[in-house]
Amino acid sequence: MRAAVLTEPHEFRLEDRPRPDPAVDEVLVAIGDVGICGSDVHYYEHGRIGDYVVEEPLVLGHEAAGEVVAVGDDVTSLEAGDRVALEPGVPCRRCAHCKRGEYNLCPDVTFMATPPHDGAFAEFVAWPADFTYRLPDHVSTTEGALCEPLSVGIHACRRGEVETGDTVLVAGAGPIGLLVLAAARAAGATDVLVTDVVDEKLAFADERGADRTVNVAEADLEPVVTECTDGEGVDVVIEASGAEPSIRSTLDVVRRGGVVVLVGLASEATVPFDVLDVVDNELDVRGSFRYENTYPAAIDLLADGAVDVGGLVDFEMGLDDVDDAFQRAQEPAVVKGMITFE
Ligand SMILES: NC(=O)c1ccc[n+]([C@@H]2O[C@H](COP(=O)([O-])OP(=O)(O)OC[C@H]3O[C@@H](n4cnc5c(N)ncnc54)[C@H](O)[C@@H]3O)[C@@H](O)[C@H]2O)c1
Ligand SMILES: C[C@@H](O)[C@H](N)C(=O)O
Repeated sequence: MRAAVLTEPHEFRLEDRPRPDPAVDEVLVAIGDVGICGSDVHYYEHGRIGDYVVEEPLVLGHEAAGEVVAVGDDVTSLEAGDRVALEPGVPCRRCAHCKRGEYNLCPDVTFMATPPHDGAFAEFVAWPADFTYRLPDHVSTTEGALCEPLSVGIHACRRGEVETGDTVLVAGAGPIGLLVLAAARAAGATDVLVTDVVDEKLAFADERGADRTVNVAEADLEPVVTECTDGEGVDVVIEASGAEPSIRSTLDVVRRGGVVVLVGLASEATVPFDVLDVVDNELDVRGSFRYENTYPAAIDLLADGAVDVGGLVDFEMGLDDVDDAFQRAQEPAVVKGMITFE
């Protein structure tokens, strides 16, 4: 089978590799669509993300869906021909975090396309059946692949305890911010404000149901929030840009007693935070890391039409054009690129 392997920064090699055999509890999936995530681009550009360093050739891609072509002897939940989405992180199932159900915090997780674990820019992947989810007939494998970033959005909203009637500010209108917007709407948020520094991204957020968009490179956010919330501040801020000024501004726009959820990864490890603001206003500042138990919800939201990911994908390219696809994925106005397999 063919696989696109990152051998060093900016260098993909198309390799012919043996097709994997599914273990007894695994399914073999012929990959149909794989999204290009910002983290894939980061590995491509820099060969590392923090402590995760690409030391051996690595297959990227973790937003994957396709069709089951074979099942291991013990698998009863899926069969050949099922179209499926693959949850890319498989935890150890034994540690205290796994036992508590917070398996996204498992220190021994095998996460696709995170060194040293290969990802899904390959024709076939063998994957545990219980982290592989059947797609209803009317949900495409493109949508199945987008269950991954949608899961990040769902988890962030769960962390923020977004409720019916809430006013939510989503900072950053990249794929994650846009899918936080969708998940917040599905959770019942009635007013969603979205910020970015790129007008095209904000126009897209507008089309996708944002009540108000603010280009924070051109306008002050605080007066807009004051106007929209009668001076109270928003109930929940979900920071999905990772930009330091945006992270800092979260405390200025959340209401007293509100929640700030940090999803974006700041390039600087430390960002000054006003502790008095947090204490005096009794703010909950929470991290949100990947997701747990979100794939069934993501698939249901897509199947019911409660979340529409149509239009999120700017381009689709084949494995042969993986280099071009990674160049294009870095254009500021591009939201999502997809590698597709015939
Ligand atoms: N916590 C997690 O589990 C998790 C999972 C996936 C991604 N992430 C992180 O979430 C962030 C968003 O991911 P993405 O793929 O959408 O990234 P992206 O780079 O595509 O989108 C970020 C958006 O933020 C905008 N932006 C830049 N400066 C801004 C500012 N000051 N205010 C508001 N918006 C600003 C950019 O124009 C862009 O549209 C990244 O930091 C990524 O690393 C975290
Ligand atoms: C969660 C996933 O989308 C993210 N890019 C990660 O590798 O953690």
